[in-house]
Amino acid sequence: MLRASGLVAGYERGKRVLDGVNVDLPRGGVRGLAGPSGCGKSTLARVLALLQRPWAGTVELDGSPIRGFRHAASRRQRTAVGVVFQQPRPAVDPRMPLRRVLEEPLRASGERGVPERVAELTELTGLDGELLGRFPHEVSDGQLQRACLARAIALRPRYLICDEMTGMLDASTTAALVRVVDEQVRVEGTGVLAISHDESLLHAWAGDDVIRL
Ligand SMILES: Nc1ncnc2c1ncn2[C@@H]1O[C@H](COP(=O)(O)OP(=O)(O)OP(=O)(O)O)[C@@H](O)[C@H]1O
Repeated sequence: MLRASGLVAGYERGKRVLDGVNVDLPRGGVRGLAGPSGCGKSTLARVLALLQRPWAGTVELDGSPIRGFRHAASRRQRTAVGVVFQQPRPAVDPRMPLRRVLEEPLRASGERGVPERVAELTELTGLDGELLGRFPHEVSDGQLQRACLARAIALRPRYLICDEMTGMLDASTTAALVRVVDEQVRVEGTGVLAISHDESLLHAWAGDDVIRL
């Protein structure tokens, strides 16, 4: 379980974006998180992905409290939670060809069989292998988002936060990426938090398991 309790977070002193938020994310399923624009969904995503330190409250990963966020989190804890954001372009280094985008987490964690895993991820996410040599500006948003999803699942995270992951994509790419994530739930037992302001998408994806912020 990835569990946040009593989260308080924000950016400017005295302005709370999250004010006492509680979220539980079990393994092996998709839970939806809905809420209007600006209510703090992305802020919550960043805290749960250990990328932002909350002002107060706790995050627990499989029963262990998180003590450090960002670089202060242990590699084991950081790699346990994957995240995909709405916009793929700011999420990648423009100087890296897609192959390196996929390789980076694998190399940083000292994984063996990197080329084989990259080939597997390419296949899994429906990313055309010929695109691996291209730079981000040479591919479409949908193709780049496939690469970002491949990178996010490269280390088989126990939890995956999809923050408006398909917000910029057409219906067929949306359906394809949702299928990839569902497959992770089935095969790896991943616990997924699907965040969107689009309640019908969440309902189609997570059924009645949708919480509201
Ligand atoms: N880096 C930042 N610095 C200052 N304020 C920020 C920053 N990021 C977000 N905010 C503010 O925090 C509030 C919540 O933003 P957040 O992006 O978490 O909401 P959201 O629910 O994800 O919105 P959306 O659905 O529009 O993406 C907003 O008022 C926003 O302006």
